[in-house]
Amino acid sequence: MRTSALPVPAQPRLTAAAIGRAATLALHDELSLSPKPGLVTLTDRGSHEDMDAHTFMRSLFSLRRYFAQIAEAGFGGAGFAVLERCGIAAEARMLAATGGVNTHRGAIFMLGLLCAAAGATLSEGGGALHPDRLRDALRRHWGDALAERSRRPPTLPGGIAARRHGLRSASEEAALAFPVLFETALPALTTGVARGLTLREARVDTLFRVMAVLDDSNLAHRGGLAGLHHARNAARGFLDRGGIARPEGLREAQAIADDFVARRLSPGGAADTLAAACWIVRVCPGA
Ligand SMILES: CC(C)(COP(=O)(O)OP(=O)(O)OC[C@H]1O[C@@H](n2cnc3c(N)ncnc32)[C@H](O[C@H]2O[C@H](COP(=O)(O)OP(=O)(O)OP(=O)(O)O)[C@@H](O)[C@H]2O)[C@@H]1O)[C@@H](O)C(=O)NCCC(=O)NCCS
Ligand SMILES: Nc1ncnc2[nH]cnc12
Repeated sequence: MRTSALPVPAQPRLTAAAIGRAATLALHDELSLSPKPGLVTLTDRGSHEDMDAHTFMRSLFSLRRYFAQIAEAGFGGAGFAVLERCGIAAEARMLAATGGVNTHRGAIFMLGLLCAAAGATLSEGGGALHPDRLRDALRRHWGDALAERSRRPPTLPGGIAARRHGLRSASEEAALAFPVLFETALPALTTGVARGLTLREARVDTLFRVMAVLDDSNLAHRGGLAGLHHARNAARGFLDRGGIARPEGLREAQAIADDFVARRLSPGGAADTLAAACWIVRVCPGA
């Protein structure tokens, strides 16, 4: 599917290509952030033996057209089946680029849906993108299909772990129009910057705020409920003590990262949710 400039009267700049570019940049915002407990950064493979920054960059490159394509599909009023085929094809390209390692499966799903919602919103006119309009578009266009999708028996490690432990999986989170993204991550990021944190500080605090509340199926897959609760408690304690913006903040965040590596914990779902919040800030002027 060729991406082209969308006829967007209200925001001439915002095209499917621009929406897609913002998604790629947001995934790099997440990858390049440090410290990030258990997660891969540009200099640290975290709790992962099978992937590092190069793996993620190869994965990012393999997705360079996907996000614009799915935004175009959303603009064209595509049904969920079309989006799903687009996502599954992207997953195959990701796995080919990473040698079979799952780097961005969750991001392909979550950011893919958000880019499709952005395309659908722009097709309806009405001026600049806004987080509320994105969430509304997700519900109106694909809410029923996502609810049905979330009831399918899980086949992936995360979804299986989520089902086993009674957690809200990624597809269940999507069926609810990403409550943790819109109600926790995005407000944390925007208020962090508004109160004078640097972008890095605001992103680190946002990651911890998401870790404190998200049913991250990667944590449950790797460490069971005990692992998920340990990660949540560590995040809550860090934030209760003032988060990153204090003299010992960076050192404490690094100590938590070392603890997660020792326990092989990796909050991949929180990483994707952070990336999605970075993407919303990039495409929604008034976010
Ligand atoms: C719809 C799918 C996401 C699968 O459905 P399911 O509900 O089973 O999803 P989960 O398994 O729960 O989560 C899938 C990935 O989503 C991220 N994630 C986890 N929890 C959440 C959450 N609560 N909210 C949002 N997102 C969440 C997470 O992805 C990231 O972590 C992965 C890397 O970590 P790692 O520990 O290495 O993972 P593994 O390799 O599995 O472990 P090891 O082998 O290393 O030990 C990486 O994927 C990150 O992105 C979850 O992994 C979806 O898969 C699907 O069906 N896709 C096809 C359709 C599609 O894409 N459509 C697009 C538009 S509709
Ligand atoms: N930086 C990262 N490290 C590990 N898993 C991830 N999933 C998404 N981003 C990730």
